[in-house]
Amino acid sequence: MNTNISLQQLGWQSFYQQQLSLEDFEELQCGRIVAHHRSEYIVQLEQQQIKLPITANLPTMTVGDWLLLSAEYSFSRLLERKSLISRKAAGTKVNEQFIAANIDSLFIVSSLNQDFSLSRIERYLALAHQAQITPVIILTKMDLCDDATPLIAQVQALEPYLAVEAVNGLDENSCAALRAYCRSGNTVSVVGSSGVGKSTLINTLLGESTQATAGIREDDAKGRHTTTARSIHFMPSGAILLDTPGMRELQLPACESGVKQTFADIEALAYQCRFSDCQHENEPGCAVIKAINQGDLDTRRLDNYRKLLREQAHNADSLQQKRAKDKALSKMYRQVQTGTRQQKKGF
Ligand SMILES: Nc1nc2c(ncn2[C@@H]2O[C@H](COP(=O)(O)OP(=O)(O)OP(=O)(O)O)[C@@H](O)[C@H]2O)c(=O)[nH]1
Ligand SMILES: [Zn+2]
Repeated sequence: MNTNISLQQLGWQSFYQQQLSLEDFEELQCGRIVAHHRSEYIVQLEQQQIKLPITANLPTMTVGDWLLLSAEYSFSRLLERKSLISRKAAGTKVNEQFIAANIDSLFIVSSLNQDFSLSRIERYLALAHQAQITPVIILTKMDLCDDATPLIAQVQALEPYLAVEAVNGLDENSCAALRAYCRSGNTVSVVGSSGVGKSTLINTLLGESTQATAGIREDDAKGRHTTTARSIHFMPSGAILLDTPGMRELQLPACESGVKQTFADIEALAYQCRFSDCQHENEPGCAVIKAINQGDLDTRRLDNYRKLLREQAHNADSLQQKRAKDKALSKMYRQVQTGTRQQKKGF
C-alpha cells in the first residue's frame, strides 16, 4: 500500500535516531509496526506499508516497535524500546505477551461516577511505572459529578507530580487540556475499565480523522478478505494514538518495581521500621502502622499495595515455573533422543 508519511509523523524521536550508524542510514530503512496479525506484522515506512511475515528467526515484536529493513524489505534489526507493555497471555496463567511498545504517555481513564476507584488507578500506575511510561490520569464524566474537586484531590494525593485532568469526554472543549499530552510525535495509549469512556475520549481526540481509521484489509489463511482494526491512529495535533485490543483488558505482569514505585511513600516508611523484615502487621516500631494511626496513610492504600504485590508475585511465579518446566521438558527430550541414538548404535 502506498502512503506518504514522515518518520516524525510516525513518532520517530532522537532516542531511536541515536541507535543508527551512518551505514544504517545509507543502507537500511526505518519502519514502525502498526498492526500485528497472526501471521504477519504490518510495517509502516515513509513511502509505503509492507507486510512482514512472522518467521521463527524474527524477534518477538509488537505494535509500536521500530525496526530496520533492508532495501528489499527484509528484516534487519529491532531498535531498542523506550517502553514496553506486556501481559499474561489470555487463557493461560503463564505466557507473557507483548502488547505495545514505545508509548510515551499512558492515559489512565477512570470515571468520576460510582465507578471511581483509587485502587484501580494505582493498579494502572504500577503498570505504567513498570513499562517506563509517563502516566496521565484522565477522570471522565465530570459532567455527571456534582463536585469533582475532592475526587481530583484524592487522585492528586497518590503522587506529587502526577498529571490529573478531569473532563467530559463528549465535549471537545472540555478535553482541550489534554492537548499538552498530545503533542506532535508523541505516542499515547489509553487504558481503563469497561465503560469509563475510553472510546468516547478517543473519538473526541481523533476528531474528524476518525474517518481515516478504517480497518486494514488482510487475506486470512483461506484467502478470504478480512478487515482487522488498525492499531495506530493519527490525531489532528500530530500525536499518535496506539490502541490495540490487548490494551483494553490488561492484567498485571510481573511488576514488582512498578508497584514499589507507585507506593514510594509506603516504601519510604517501611525503611524506617525497626525490623528490616517488618510485615507492618503489629510489630513494635512499625513506621507504616504509626502513619496509619496518625491518619497520614490510608488503610485502603496499604491493603492495595499488599494486594498488587501478591498479584504480581503470583504472575511472576507462574512465568518462572513455566520457564523451569520448559527447561525440564527440553532436557527430557534431549535425554530421550540421546537414548534412542545410543540404542540405534547398539550401546
Ligand atoms: N456524560 C458523559 N458520558 C460519557 C462520558 N464519557 C463517556 N460517556 C458515556 O459512557 C458510556 C461508555 O463510554 P465508552 O466510551 O463506550 O466506554 P469505554 O471505556 O470505551 O468502554 P469499553 O468499550 O467497554 O471498554 C457511553 O454511553 C458514553 O457516551 C463523559 O465524560 N460524560
Ligand atoms: Zn513496618
